[in-house]
Amino acid sequence: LQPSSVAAMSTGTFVVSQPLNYRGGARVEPADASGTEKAFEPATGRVIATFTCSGEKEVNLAVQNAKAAFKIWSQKSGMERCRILLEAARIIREREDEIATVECINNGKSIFEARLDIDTSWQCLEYYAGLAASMAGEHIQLPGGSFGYTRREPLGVCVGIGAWNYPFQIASWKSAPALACGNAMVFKPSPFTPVSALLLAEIYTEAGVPPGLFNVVQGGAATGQFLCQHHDVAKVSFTGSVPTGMKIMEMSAKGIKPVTLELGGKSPLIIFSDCDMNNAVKGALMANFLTQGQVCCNGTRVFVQKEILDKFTEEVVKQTQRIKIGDPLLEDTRMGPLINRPHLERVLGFVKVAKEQGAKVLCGGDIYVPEDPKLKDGYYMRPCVLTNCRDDMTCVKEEIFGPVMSILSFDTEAEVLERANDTTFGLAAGVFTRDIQRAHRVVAELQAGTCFINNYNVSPVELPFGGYKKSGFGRENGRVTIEYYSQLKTVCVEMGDVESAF
Ligand SMILES: NC(=O)c1ccc[n+]([C@@H]2O[C@H](COP(=O)([O-])OP(=O)(O)OC[C@H]3O[C@@H](n4cnc5c(N)ncnc54)[C@H](O)[C@@H]3O)[C@@H](O)[C@H]2O)c1
Ligand SMILES: NCCCC=O
Repeated sequence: LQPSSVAAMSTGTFVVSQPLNYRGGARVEPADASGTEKAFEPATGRVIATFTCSGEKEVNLAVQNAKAAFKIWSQKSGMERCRILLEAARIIREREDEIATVECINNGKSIFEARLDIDTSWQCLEYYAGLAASMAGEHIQLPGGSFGYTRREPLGVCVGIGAWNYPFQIASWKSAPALACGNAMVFKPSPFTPVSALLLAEIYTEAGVPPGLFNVVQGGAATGQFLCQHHDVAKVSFTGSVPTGMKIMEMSAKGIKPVTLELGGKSPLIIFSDCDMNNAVKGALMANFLTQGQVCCNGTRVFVQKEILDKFTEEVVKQTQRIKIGDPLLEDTRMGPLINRPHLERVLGFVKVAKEQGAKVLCGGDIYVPEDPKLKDGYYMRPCVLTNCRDDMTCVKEEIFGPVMSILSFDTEAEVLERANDTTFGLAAGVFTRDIQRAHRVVAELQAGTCFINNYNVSPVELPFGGYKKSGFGRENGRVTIEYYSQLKTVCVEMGDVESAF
């Protein structure tokens, strides 16, 4: 990996030869192995890295390094931590194109979108740098001049485990609040996207964090388990699927470790007939097709009020068919390949089942082969719009995690609310209407951790993000996340004599 030359790279050329573990402030080969993995360039199907998964010994070393760095970092003042995080944010901003290029190559999302992800990454570091300096406890007056106070203290070594859809953003959204609170972190990216977390690790080091404060271990479930079960790990923050989230919670429960779970979803997007049609159509595309539809909070159940169903559907299909699919590194591409071949086949399988269950495919839902011969082995599909959908269909009930929008019609507000909430997930929801009272009334009833009014899938880092129900708990971003990476100590101070009961 040659950072300076990455920005000038084209699809089909990038390979990683440097180690993909990071420990003690440097890239290292893992001390032991728990198997090997290959990372791909989804645009071409090429292998870009073959790497060793970290075994128990390597995980121990990473945690030990983090523990040592924690001793130094946790003693720094908020202002000192703030300065270093601001410097890291500045470097990310300066190297945005290079980081976005790596993200685009390893994940497949368009370069246009990858840059937006990197923006929300440095913004997150800036945001928590600002909060680091103002973290404080309370002073509480007690009778007789006695008093108490609270201290907000870090937890220790935190583990971050990430999904493959937002590799750099997830690593940033977990590490920024963790570090701001004075913790150290060991981060494990998804084995599908092992590359960009290393850039973040190098940037933290360059910005001045103590060596070992942010470490990266590589691997899948086995490596993740070593991390979650480690007795020196104080907290686990996980982003991924519901089934894995359940396992993470079980493992953490055995060590009474607090967990943050950012899990999957099947979110509703409700379009009322009084909406601004242009915005609603744009909102539906934003809710379904970013990152090839591989977005946890996507509003894939699009409920449209009957009066505007035909007009809305026609416009959504027209605009979906115009999405430029192809080489994700080209500036005008808006949809790249899916993450890998098995996932592409899984998504196509959902479309097949939808048809068998009576849905009508209005566009897409099939493999796309770009004209450029170097892309012929990539994992492309055309974005799909389904209609004639019913609430009991598989495509409406399950998280597809691909570019497949299901359109459903509804009559009344009460009816749509009941149907929108009829899911075990609760990550996000959206509503488009010009009636502002209805908008607030509806979001108050929606069982979802993040609700959008007249927009969808925007991610300001000032706002907390996270789920209800099986979509998880805990939050990322916003002021509240400080509470998930710190603990409160109460100090009770006696100013008089002890009144003993004995
Ligand atoms: N709510 C959010 O913020 C959010 C964001 C992105 C993705 N997601 C969800 O993530 C899912 C897609 O990501 P994925 O396929 O990478 O999820 P996944 O659950 O398969 O894997 C996520 C991570 O967990 C690790 N892992 C797997 N088994 C483990 C185990 N037993 N112990 C410890 N770690 C283990 C994986 O290696 C990976 O790093 C979707 O469901 C999506 O909705 C949620
Ligand atoms: N852009 C934030 C949402 C990540 C979910 O997959």
